[in-house]
Amino acid sequence: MAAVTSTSDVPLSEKVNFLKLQNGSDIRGVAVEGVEGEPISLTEPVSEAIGAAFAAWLLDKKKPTASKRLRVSIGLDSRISAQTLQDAISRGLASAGLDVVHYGLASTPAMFNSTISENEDFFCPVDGSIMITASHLPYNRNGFKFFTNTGGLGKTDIKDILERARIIYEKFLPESLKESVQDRSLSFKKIEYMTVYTSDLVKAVRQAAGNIEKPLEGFHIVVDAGNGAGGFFAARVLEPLGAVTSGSQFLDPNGFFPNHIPNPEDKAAMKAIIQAVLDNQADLGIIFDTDVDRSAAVDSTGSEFNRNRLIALMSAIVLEEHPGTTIVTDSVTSDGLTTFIEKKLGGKHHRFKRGYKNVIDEAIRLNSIGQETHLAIETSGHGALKENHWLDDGAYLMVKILNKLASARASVSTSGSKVLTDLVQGLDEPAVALEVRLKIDQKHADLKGGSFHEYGEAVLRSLENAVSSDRKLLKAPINYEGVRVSGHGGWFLLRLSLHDPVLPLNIEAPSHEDAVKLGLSVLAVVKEFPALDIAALTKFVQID
Ligand SMILES: O=P(O)(O)OC[C@H]1O[C@H](O)[C@H](O)[C@@H](O)[C@@H]1O
Repeated sequence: MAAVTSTSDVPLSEKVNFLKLQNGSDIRGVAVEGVEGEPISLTEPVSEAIGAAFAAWLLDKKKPTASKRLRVSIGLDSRISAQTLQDAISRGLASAGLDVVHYGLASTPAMFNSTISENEDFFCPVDGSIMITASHLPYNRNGFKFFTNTGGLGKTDIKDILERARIIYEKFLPESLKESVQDRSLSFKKIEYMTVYTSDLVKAVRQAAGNIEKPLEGFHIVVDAGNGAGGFFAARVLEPLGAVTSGSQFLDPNGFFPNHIPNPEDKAAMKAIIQAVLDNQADLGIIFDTDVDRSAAVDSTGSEFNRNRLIALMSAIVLEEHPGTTIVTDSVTSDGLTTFIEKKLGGKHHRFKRGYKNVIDEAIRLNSIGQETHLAIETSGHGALKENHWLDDGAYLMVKILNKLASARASVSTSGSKVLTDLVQGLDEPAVALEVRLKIDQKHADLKGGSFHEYGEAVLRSLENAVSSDRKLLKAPINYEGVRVSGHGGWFLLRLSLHDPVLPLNIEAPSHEDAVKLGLSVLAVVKEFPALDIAALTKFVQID
C-alpha cells in the first residue's frame, strides 16, 4: 500500500507553487507517494494553509458578527488520502477560528446542499463547504472543491485562495507545524449529513409521483458506484422508493478503484454497467463518477443514456415541463442533438463551451438577460437544473429520470425503461464519433519561448484560414470555442483543452470514409506544427 502524505515528507523550506494546484475551479494535486515522477504536491502543511486561506476568504465574504462563528462542512470521497487531507484542512480552518463539521463519505452535490438546507439538528446551513475529491483521476491524486450558498467557487476565487495560502504557508514555522500535527486530538463535530440529502432526493421522487410511498415498486435498477462515494444511491434512495437493487456493483468505497475508473466517460466503466443490466435483466442501470456530480444511465436493452443521448433524454424531460426553453450544452455536442432539441422537442439548443462551470454560468447569464433556460448539461455527464439551484448533481439528474419512470408507471401500464428509450426516439446518431487529443510539447523549440496556449491559438488560426478556402467545408456560423466546421455530412471541432497542453479534436460523420476526409483536412494544417503530437490523427486517417 502506498504511503499517505505526512508533514515530514516535504521540508518546509521547499518552495511550493500554489498556483499550479489550480485546475479550473478546483484545487487538484498529488496526495500520495508511490507513482514515479509524481511527487506529492498536496502535503499536509499545504492543505492546512489552504484551509486557513479558505477561512480568511470566507471571513472577508461573510463578515460575521463577533458573536457568531462561521461554520464549514467537510466531506470526502473514497480516496486513500482523504482522511489525512481532511485533518490538515480542518486544522487550518480551526486555527482561523471557524467551526468545522465532518460529514465523512459524501457526494460533492451534498456538500453544496449543506450550505442551503435549513436544519439546525445537522448544523445547517453551513457558511462554507469543502469536498475532498479529485473526481475520476488516479488513486494518488486528490483535491478540494469549495461552496457557499451561492454555488461552487469559480476560477478567480480559487486563485485568490491559493495566493492567500502561499502567504500563510510562508509564515508557517516548522515548530508550529509540528505542534499542529501533533494536535491530532483536535476534535471536530461529526454528523451523518447524507441522511438529510438522501431523504430530500427520496421526497422529490415521491412528490413527483403524486405522494406515493414506493413509486418505484416493481422496478429492478442496478447501480454501479465504481467504488467511489455513490454507493448510497442503491440502499438509501432506490430501495426506500420500492426498487429492487440486486446485482448493483462496486458500491463499497475503495480508493484504489480496483474494478474500473468511476467515470461515465470511461468505456470500461460503461461496459461494466451495461453488462450488469443485461446479466440481471434489470429495467435500468445507473452509474456515477467518484464524487457523484456526474452520472449516466443504461436502458433495459443495454443502450446507453450517456453523452448526447443523456442530454437528449434530459432535454425531453425538461422541455415537457418548460416548453420552448433553451438547453445549454458544451461544445462537443452533435449536430443531431441540435436537430433533436429544436425540431423534435421544440426547444432551443445553445451550444456553448466545454467545462461544467462555463455551461452553468452561461445558463444563469441567459436567464438574467431574459432568455429562459432550465438545463445546463455537458457530454461529460455534468448536468444542472434551475429548479435544483443550478447545482451539477449526478444523483439529481437520475432522480429526474426516475420521476419519469415512476409517473409513466402510475399513468399507463408500461414496463422496463421503454418510456425513457421512447423519449429519445428520433435522435440522429452518427455512425462514427471520435475524439483524438493532440498534445503540445511545451519544451519544443517551435514554441519559441511562448506558451502552449499561444501555440494552440496559432494552430486554430491556421485551421480557420484553411477552412475558409475549402469549398467543401463550412465554418459554424455561431461558435464559442475553437474551430467548428461542417462538411462531408458530419462535423469536426478543434479546440484548446481547458486544463492541459492539448488540442482535443472531435469528429462525427455518417461513415468512416467521411470521418477520414474531415480528419485529413485537419491533418493538412496540424502537420505544419512540429510541437504537436499528431500520431493518433495520422493513424486514424490511414486508409488500408
Ligand atoms: O478540455 P478538456 O481537457 O477536454 O477537459 C474538459 C473537462 O474538464 C474537466 O473534467 C471538467 O470537469 C469538465 O467539465 C470538462 O468538460
